Amino acid sequence: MTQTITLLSPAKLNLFLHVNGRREDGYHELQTLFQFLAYGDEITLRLNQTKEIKLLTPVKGVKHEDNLIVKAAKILLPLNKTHQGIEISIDKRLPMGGGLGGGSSNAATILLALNKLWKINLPLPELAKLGLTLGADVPIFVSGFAAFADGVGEKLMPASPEECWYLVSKPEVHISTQAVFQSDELPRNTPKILAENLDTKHSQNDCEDVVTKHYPEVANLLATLVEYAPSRMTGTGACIFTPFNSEKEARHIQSQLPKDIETFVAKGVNQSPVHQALEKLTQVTGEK
Ligand SMILES: C[C@](O)(CO)[C@H](O)COP(=O)(O)OP(=O)(O)OC[C@H]1O[C@@H](n2ccc(N)nc2=O)[C@H](O)[C@@H]1O
Ligand SMILES: Nc1ncnc2c1ncn2[C@@H]1O[C@H](COP(=O)(O)OP(=O)(O)OP(=O)(O)O)[C@@H](O)[C@H]1O
Repeated sequence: MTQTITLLSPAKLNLFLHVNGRREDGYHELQTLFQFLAYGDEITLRLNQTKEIKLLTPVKGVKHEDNLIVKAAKILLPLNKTHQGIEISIDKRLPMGGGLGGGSSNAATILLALNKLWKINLPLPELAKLGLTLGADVPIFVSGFAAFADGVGEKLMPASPEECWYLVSKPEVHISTQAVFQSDELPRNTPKILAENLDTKHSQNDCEDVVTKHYPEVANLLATLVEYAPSRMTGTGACIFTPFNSEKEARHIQSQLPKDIETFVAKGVNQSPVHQALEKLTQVTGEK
């Protein structure tokens, strides 16, 4: 098996996010449409002979033992069928607390890669179940296809939203997912829709009003962006995505925005780049 692999750990967008209710354990029943972006963090994994998990590049503000990369690797360590440990490094590009699911994506990328490198070969649904213990967004990244999600985000039905280009903009605020879900002002009564009645035009992000009310930075940026194209918040914020038919249009609007706003342009994709890369690796090495 190849000793070193580098994978793109992608961002996700919630093309809509409906909050349908609150469960007894405090978690919320959601319906959402997930799509990936061909943009994310770059994670490099290198097998070594130490039997240990080493993270060579700490993530700013995250303690080693709290890092979802380390937590994901620790879950699979007891199942390791080789005598090899792993060295991991990450080039972090996704803003944290942006609603782009960067931490969950990193966890899923590690689960998928080590499942292969350590010859564990768990089926994806089992890997997704392990991932759910790390975060509600991990299963979508493990499954690897765009999906309409129900439950807390773990019941996934494949979907094929249009793969347009997105301008993603990050207001200068960090929003806690937990704080948004705990807010008394969050509406929690959007009726459930059936997967066959998916309609992104008549949908919304139920977290948007409470976030824009408390964070003028998000409200102002959203107001600017809707002048160009329909724009919406992803997850519990703070990032806002604006769809375009072409990269050129997205880059043109990007160039019009004030320079102090963090932005990137990326294509929406319905298959995760991690799965594509790992499949290619299997084809090249012939190993499963
Ligand atoms: C908002 C979304 O990003 C939409 O995709 C996800 O639902 C959140 O996924 P996540 O960041 O992986 O969330 P977790 O780390 O599992 O949960 C963070 C906190 O958000 C709240 N939470 C999360 C998901 C959910 N369905 N209901 C909740 O109430 C819980 O208080 C939890 O303590
Ligand atoms: N490898 C990691 N990368 C990023 N965040 C991590 C990582 N490991 C742990 N975390 C913690 O997870 C928190 C959420 O990070 P993440 O980037 O997933 O946020 P998010 O994009 O807002 O997610 P969501 O879509 O769930 O709202 C961070 O504030 C950080 O404390």
